[in-house]
Amino acid sequence: TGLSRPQRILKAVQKNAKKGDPQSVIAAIDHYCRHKEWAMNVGDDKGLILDSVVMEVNPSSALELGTYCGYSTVRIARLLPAGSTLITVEFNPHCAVIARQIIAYAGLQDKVKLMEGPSGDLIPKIKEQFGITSFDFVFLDHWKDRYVPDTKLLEECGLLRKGSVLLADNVICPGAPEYLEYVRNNPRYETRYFPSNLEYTKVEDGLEKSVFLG
Ligand SMILES: Nc1ncnc2c1ncn2CCCCCNC(=O)c1cc(-c2ccc(F)cc2)cc(O)c1O
Ligand SMILES: [Mg+2]
Repeated sequence: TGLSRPQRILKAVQKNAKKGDPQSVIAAIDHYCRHKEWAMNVGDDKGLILDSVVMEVNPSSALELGTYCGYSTVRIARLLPAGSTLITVEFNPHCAVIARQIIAYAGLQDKVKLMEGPSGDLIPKIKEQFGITSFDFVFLDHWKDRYVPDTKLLEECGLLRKGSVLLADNVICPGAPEYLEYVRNNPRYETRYFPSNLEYTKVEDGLEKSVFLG
């Protein structure tokens, strides 16, 4: 039945991007997904907000929940200072295979560690496996009904510290109402909504940035 959508995205990168050039990988995916076929990357509009928050935090340790094809993984990793690590967690093995190739094509494999499996199982293993004490930055982009349980899990595992920044995709579309309720009514978070649009469309969506106060 031919190639999968992630495989078609990888092909577009291999055809149109320059090896070792993350910006050209980002541009190739955005062009393909805007003009050929939609895909659930954070995209170029919300991507600019993601970039600005990553640059503001300048994280030494970062976590991404929901890798998909690695588009936001490349966006984040390309901005990380030398010696920093981005851990990205992907549930779907086929997506993980494609994401590894796209991350490597961008030349960012030394900054990125991809873990395969459900976030709820893997988060408790991160400290021991990678010797990470806490995350400076977390990008939530996986199952929207996992945003709250995984945020609570990060708190319980001691993976958040005073000042850790959480940035959540899709809080409007498809929507993460319980998550918005959780961070907006929780004295332990300072939270702010960044309006934008659903990737490659005119549909309203946005990112919620929440600072953990410890
Ligand atoms: N480590 C882990 N643990 C648990 N689940 C895990 C996981 N790793 C992956 N997953 C499983 C996530 C599957 C993808 C999540 N993202 C989404 O579902 C998503 C959907 C849309 C969308 C919007 C409008 C539409 F009409 C249709 C779709 C847009 C987005 O930007 C999205 O991020
Ligand atoms: Mg998303």
